[in-house]
Amino acid sequence: MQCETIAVAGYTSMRPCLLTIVPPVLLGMFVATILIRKARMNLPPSPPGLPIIGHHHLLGTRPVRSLSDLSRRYGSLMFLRLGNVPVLVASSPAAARLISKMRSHISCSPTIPVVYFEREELLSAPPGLYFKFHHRLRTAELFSAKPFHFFQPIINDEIRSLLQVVADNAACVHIRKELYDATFSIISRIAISRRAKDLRSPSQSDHSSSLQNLLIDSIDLLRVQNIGDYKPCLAWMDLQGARRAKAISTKIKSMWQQIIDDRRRTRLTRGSEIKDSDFLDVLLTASAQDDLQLSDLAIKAVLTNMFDAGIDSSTLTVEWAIAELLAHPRILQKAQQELEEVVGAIRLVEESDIVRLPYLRAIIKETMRLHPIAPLFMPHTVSESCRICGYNIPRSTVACINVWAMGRDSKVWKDPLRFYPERFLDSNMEVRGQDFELLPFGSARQACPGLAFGLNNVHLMLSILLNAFEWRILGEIDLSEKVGTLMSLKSHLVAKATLKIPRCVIDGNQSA
Ligand code: HEM
Repeated sequence: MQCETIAVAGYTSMRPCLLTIVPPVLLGMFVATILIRKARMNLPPSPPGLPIIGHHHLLGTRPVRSLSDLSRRYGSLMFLRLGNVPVLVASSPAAARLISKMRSHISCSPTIPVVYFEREELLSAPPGLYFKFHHRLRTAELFSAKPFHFFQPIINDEIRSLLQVVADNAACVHIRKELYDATFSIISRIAISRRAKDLRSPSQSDHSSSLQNLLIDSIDLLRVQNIGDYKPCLAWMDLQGARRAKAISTKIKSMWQQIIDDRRRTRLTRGSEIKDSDFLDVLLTASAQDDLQLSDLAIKAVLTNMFDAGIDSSTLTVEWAIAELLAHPRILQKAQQELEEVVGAIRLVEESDIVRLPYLRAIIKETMRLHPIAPLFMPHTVSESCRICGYNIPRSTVACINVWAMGRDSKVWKDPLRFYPERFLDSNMEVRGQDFELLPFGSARQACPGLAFGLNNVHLMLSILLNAFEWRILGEIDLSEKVGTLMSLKSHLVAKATLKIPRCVIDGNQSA
């Protein structure tokens, strides 16, 4: 009994001692194991993470800004773990160059698939062919910069309609909505030779009456960041709406199939001397070429991608530019003065005028520097392990380039937060992917295939709107950002427009 008591007493006196020693020892062993593993793995620098969630908690509600702050402490090439997913973030021109080089040399696939297409459906071709296809797109007659006049009548026509809508609703213009409708129409006519209003007209068959709505829904889904991508264990919660995306995907695929089948029939009747007249024609010609062998599924994915990637990007860029101009009346006035001198009030701006509008081009560059619509680009997953700058990059790492941070880096830009287009007037810096300080379209082989078209569009839309109207903000100007996969103004811009050229000019009836 006594013995028992001593034993119990002994145990009791040992317990606090063990309780204080064991957890720190275990924690120390855990940290040491991680550090040793990390040292062996030789990964780029990274902040301390937590078990299971990794660095997810460090991202907060504004991930792009948090990544930018972290990179100031841990370097411009930084390694993170978001849940199970290894992520490499570049935040300086030099680091961006390294990642671009890596993306060009080893196969990478977009991390965010066109939401409703499985990744393997995106292009059912091996990565080499994916690059080949992109190269073909960029050099295709329809997409290269040179024969751009091919599309110009369509673009002019739709921009004229945009001006008429603005003039008719001048007291209160919902800028994003009007730009969005115009861009949708342009892309839809270029892609499949149909107007947006034909895609939703009740007189059309059911499939075309809702294709526009489905594409709009699909773009909405792209705007949301999907937590399931980074924490697969939470994917079941379906926070992004993957189930809804799947349903939309099925409908979109069947609608595209009808459009593709119709076109194949028309092409047969057109005979062997077919000249590609729109983007679908380019894709169908490519699908018939032995070296590409695009499946129908790939054609559908590429068409959807074109709508998703092309519409928001141009719309949001022009909306940002107008918002900055309304916040900076001196710059707005200077841009309008340039337009008055080069174009005047008796005609609309034409594509050929853009080269003579250096200040307007500087405004677009400055907008893209401060407000890149894809602030982390399209993250790509590295398919094999590799080395960058002496660091090991494991297979399946998601590689991102934080262009938002690069545009605001005081080591790169003087007074980086100031909207100051003049900084580009005496500079040769371009946005086409050669200058890594300014990369709104990406670079190298994975850069935006719609670059020439998108750039032309944003220049033309902005210049025509500035030359045709005086603009005044309704309410307070709010330049806060809303970040998803794309970065937009948090509040849609609403402004009052006053026509400053004769109405007959925008109606296309100068003699009236
Ligand atoms: C101001 C306009 C635009 C901007 C700023 C822009 C920017 C971008 C960026 C940053 C990327 C990702 C590049 C990367 O990850 O390296 C991208 C991809 C893409 N863009 Fe654009 N873009 C614009 C207009 C357009 C237009 C008008 C189209 C088509 C009509 C288009 C089609 C695409 C496509 C299909 C991709 C995906 C490429 C892929 O799958 O890897 N873009 N764009």
